[in-house]
Amino acid sequence: MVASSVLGFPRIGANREVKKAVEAYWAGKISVDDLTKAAADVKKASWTSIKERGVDFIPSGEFSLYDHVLDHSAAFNVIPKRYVGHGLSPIDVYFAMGRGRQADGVDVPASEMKKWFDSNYHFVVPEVSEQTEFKLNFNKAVEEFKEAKAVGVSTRPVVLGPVSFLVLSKASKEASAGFQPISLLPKLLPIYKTLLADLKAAGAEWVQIDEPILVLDTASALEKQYATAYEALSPIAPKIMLTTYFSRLDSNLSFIAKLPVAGLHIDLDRAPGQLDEVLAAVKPTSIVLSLGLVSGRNIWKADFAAAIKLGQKAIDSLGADRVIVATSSSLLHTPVTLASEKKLTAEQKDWFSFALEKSAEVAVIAAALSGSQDAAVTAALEANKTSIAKRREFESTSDDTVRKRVAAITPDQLERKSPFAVRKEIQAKHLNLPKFPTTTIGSFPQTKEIRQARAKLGKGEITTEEYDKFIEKEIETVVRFQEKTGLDLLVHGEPERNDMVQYFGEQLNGFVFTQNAWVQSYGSRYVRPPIIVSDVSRPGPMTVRWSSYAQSITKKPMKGMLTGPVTILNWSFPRADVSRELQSKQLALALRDEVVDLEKAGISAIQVDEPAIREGLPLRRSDWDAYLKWAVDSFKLSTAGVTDQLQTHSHFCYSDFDDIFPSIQRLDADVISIEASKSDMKLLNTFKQYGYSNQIGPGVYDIHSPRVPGDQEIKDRLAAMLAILPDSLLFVNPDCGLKTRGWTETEASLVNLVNAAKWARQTYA
Ligand code: MET
Ligand SMILES: [Zn+2]
Repeated sequence: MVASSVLGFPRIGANREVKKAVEAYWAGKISVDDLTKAAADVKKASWTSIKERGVDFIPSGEFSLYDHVLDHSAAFNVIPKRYVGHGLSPIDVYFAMGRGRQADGVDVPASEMKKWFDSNYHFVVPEVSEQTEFKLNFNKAVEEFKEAKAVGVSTRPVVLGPVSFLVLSKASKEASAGFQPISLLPKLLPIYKTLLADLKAAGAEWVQIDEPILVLDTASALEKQYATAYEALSPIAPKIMLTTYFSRLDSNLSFIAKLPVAGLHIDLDRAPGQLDEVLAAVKPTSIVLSLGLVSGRNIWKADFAAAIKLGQKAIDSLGADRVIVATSSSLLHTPVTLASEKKLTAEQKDWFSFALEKSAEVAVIAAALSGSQDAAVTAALEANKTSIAKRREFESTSDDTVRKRVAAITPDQLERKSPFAVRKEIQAKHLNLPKFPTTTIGSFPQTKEIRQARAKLGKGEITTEEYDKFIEKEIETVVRFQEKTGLDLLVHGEPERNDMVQYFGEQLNGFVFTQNAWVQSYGSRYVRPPIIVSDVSRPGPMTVRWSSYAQSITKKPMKGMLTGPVTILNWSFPRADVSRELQSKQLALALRDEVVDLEKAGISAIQVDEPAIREGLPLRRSDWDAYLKWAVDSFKLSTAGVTDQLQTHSHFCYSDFDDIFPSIQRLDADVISIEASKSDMKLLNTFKQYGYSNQIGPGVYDIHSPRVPGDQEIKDRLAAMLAILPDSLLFVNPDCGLKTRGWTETEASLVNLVNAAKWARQTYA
């Protein structure tokens, strides 16, 4: 018998119950007990519905009110000092670590968050040092195992493994120089021993231990640590399903296969090519192999025939009892259920599977592989065959014009007419900007009024004409404000955009949108990524009307504002039938036309934002070059269709450029703006070291907080920047868009920013 398994489930609840309860708790509207109850209801619903779909291994313990890594930190007593001693309850300490706390005289910032591997989920980074005293404050794995049992569901608890936990941690401020979190492994293992022994005593037969670090190149240096950890844990733990996801094991496989574990899970959605190697490595052992056949990262229906083929191969090698059919990763990265989508057409719905539908998929594939003759299974196999065939048929009606256009891309289309040095002169004359030009990253405060107007338009309470008038008035306010404040290169403020990706997706062919397909980004923040379903093209201009309106009411130059091809792709659910490269190039061509149209309409600077280019980096270094090649080419394709006098800008919300620097240089944007306010000035040395030669605006203040940067503070930053960067290259700007800010702090901050630029012009004349 082939068993089936789900590795983890979305936490939000089918109707966003958990998000609402968490936010209500923060607002002081409900008690801890109410919150616990809301969470318990959602967990119970998840467990029972996964069970009803016939899944054998059902996850528990991976649920979280904020973040599962934070749950481990709280449980292991990895609580930075700044959160202790304020008299907060444990749950409030927990939330303070996640999101900071500013109330009743307590003022502590949030812990650092980082992207969870190559996903758009963020985890809260644990902080450890030599002084860290691990202690098991509570055993969430046991508690939730019992909680599930009490509602009639027997689960396989999920725990983040000790090596991954430490590798994902950072050295706290108290740590001495050179301290490596992984050195704490001997101190941490006793905690895991207790945790796992308790789990076994509670009756858990298996435990899923996630060690996602095993798919990284860096894991090859951790062979010893892995051996130590699992030799210590396996004798006392339930049977261990060592779980990896998001990439392939590669050379790490040789030591992984020797670990004393009962099972190994591999991701065959991301890395189907590793199956043969893994089979060969585990065959001589008694390891049960869990095959991640149903994608935990995308929303397309699994192709049962293809999955069964891989499954059969594993069975032929290991026997059915040593094979499990599973989701490729936790389903945390997918929405809860298709049943909530009322606006998708029947045809579209037939293409997709969300978490609940995926749970049914693993069960059916496992049943089919077990040779089930059950009528329901046969029917499900037939239905899947039809759906997959229909989707293929739809794909074949792809847009020939777009495909041909991509195939005909020539290298010269990627290059500007003249090199930067020549363009810079021409642009200087044309734009006539002062030294140290001031500008912003695009968006201005998205006020309640703006959101209300959009909602009213959606409900038909106001007409398009009324809405458009409203947006024009907003733009005018933003333009007049910038003129009054003395900014040099203006923006229109992006009031018309609901979201920087959705706004473009809605105007392009090839996208569909959901009503309820929320995916966790961090804490209680969820996003609803658009889905790319077919070839992408642009039926008409998307932003020209707003940018040219903005330009028409001012003499100062107006910067056009677009989201880049790689960012649109990375923040959407991509198609699975064609490569990401093709999708990115199609998006690039659509944006190229927009850029050309903006120039024709009299816009003389255009910013194409690529904040997601870095997070799209593959997990394995050997895959980087191929990705960076098409990602950079896509950006260039979208921006290079203009004359020399058009100044192109690009924006990145991070500061980690060390390892992708040559690619940033190769973008050949005339100006880039980057996050630099939080990360001291170290990063600028990278730019100096590589000899970055185009213009650059390192953010002079952090827009993620309402705090107003002082005048002197900005001057000091500029001085520090000018100690490193040539003064002819420096732009002065905040470190990201202002859409999440209020007007009061925006106004005060930008006044100080303009003052500081004026000071710099005098000082560095
Ligand atoms: C996440 S990057 C945001 C860039 C965009 N132009 C804005 O200002 O909002
Ligand atoms: Zn940004």
